[in-house]
Formats: sequence, structure tokens, C-alpha cells
Amino acid sequence: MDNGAARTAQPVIVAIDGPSGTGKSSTSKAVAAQLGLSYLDTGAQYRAITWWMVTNGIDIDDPTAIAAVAGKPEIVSGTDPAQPTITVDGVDVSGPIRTQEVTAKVSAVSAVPEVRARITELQRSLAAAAENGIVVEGRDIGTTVLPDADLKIFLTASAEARAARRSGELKGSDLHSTREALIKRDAADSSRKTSPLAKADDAVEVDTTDLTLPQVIECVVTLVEEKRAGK
Ligand SMILES: Nc1ncnc2c1ncn2[C@@H]1O[C@H](COP(=O)(O)OP(=O)(O)OP(=O)(O)O)[C@@H](O)[C@H]1O
Ligand SMILES: Nc1ccn([C@@H]2O[C@H](COP(=O)(O)O)[C@@H](O)[C@H]2O)c(=O)n1
Repeated sequence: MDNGAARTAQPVIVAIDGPSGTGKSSTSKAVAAQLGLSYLDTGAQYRAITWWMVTNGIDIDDPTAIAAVAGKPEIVSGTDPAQPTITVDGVDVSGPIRTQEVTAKVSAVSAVPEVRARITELQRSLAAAAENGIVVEGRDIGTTVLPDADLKIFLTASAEARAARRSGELKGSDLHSTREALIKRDAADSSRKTSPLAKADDAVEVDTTDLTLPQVIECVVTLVEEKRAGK
């Protein structure tokens, strides 16, 4: 029996993908917080396994060596959008995974199929455990990790806008080298064989080049609400 009063919103699964610096993390976190959903930063998971490889002296240029140890580190992600956490073997790595060294090496590690299989399994189990639903952001969420997501969004922005945003974060970095580095990482992520960075056929594309962050958040919240309302 449905008396209406006890009816609650169904859990909703939102996949947000796109190239580096398009605003995936900032947008996903804010949308999840506003709508009472969990939040998962899948890039942080690939950064965490890369940090472990570097720390343990694994040769990043040797995919066989990476594959052989891909199952070793225990990676745990906290999915509260107000305080996302990431640990490797119990160590908080939220700072160390953001170093330039990890950023430069993460695409090589994330291209290894055994790494992707391991991390994809983690992502699917976290999404399945999210009682109210979840916003999951990355590169292959709509295409591979959660192909049945209720809503898929693909964020884009010009390389110039993305470089300017990143340079604003990384004090002292110059715009040109920041732009070149993000173009290089996007090219590597888009051209790998296993689940490359790609827009799902049924994803809504949002170009954020000329939008402020609050405008992007509002746009995505509206899309989720419309989806929930069955529009
Ligand atoms: N629409 C926007 N306008 C201006 N700045 C923005 C906008 N969206 C995000 N930013 C800023 O750009 C920077 C990068 O955003 P964010 O980390 O969310 O991008 P991302 O797509 O998750 O990047 P990456 O994939 O490299 O982790 C942040 O400093 C963020 O505050
Ligand atoms: N679904 C994903 C998410 C990320 N990656 C790889 O991780 C790198 C870091 O991602 P950030 O979002 O933290 O910048 C990214 O460059 C990819 O190599 C991925 O493969 N799949």
C-alpha cells in the first residue's frame, strides 16, 4: 500500500565524466552534498594506486610489473561529499596523491587492464552500497563502470579555460606548461585500449567554458531533479 506520506526519493546514480579540469570534482561534490547523495572521486583511486606503485619502487614503464602487483594495495574511499577520504593500507594519502609526480605517472598506471579491473570492482561495490544514491566522477563511469546509471553527464571546457583554472590552483605554475600537461594527460587517457576517456552515447554534454561553477552545479542539480521527476 502506498499512502504517499512515506514515499521517499528513489536512490539515483549519476555518472559524471570528462577531461581534466572541466570541473568534475567540484561539481560532483557540490551536487551530491545538495541532494544528500554519496560522492566518489574515481581519479583519487587511480592516483592512490599510482602512489603505492611509486612508493614501492614499481617500474611505471613496465605494465607487466604493474599488473603483477595491482591486487596488493588496499584502497578505501570515504564517500561523504563533505569530507571525502582516501587511504592505502590504512594510510591517509589525500595529500600525497596530488603531487606532480603522481599526476605525471597516473595515466600509465591507469592504462593497465589489471589495475582497471581492480578499481572498477571497488567502484561498483561502493555505488551499490550507497543507500540514497551516488555521484561518481571520472573518465569511464558512463561507458564502463556504471553503464546503467540513471543520469550521465559529460563535462567539457576549452583547454585554455581548463589551464587557467588549474594555474589558479597551482601557485607559481605557468599557463603554457599547465595547458600542455593537461592536453598530454587527456591524450593518454583517451587513447588507451581499456575503457578510455569517452562520452557515453546517452550522456548529456555540458560545455563549462563560459559557465561559473555555481551555474554548472545548478545545471546538473536541475538535470538530476528532472530525471527523478521522470521528465
Ligand atoms: N565552471 C568553472 N569556472 C571556473 N572555475 C572552475 C569551474 N569548474 C571548476 N573550476 C575550478 O577549476 C579547478 C579544477 O576543477 P575540478 O578539480 O573540479 O576539475 P576536474 O574535472 O575534477 O579535474 P581533474 O580531472 O583534473 O581532477 C578547481 O580549482 C575548480 O574550483
Ligand atoms: N574513471 C577514471 C578516473 C581517473 N582515471 C585516471 O586517473 C587520472 C587522475 O584523475 P583525476 O580526475 O584525479 O585528474 C586520470 O588522468 C586517468 O588517468 C581513469 O583512468 N579513469
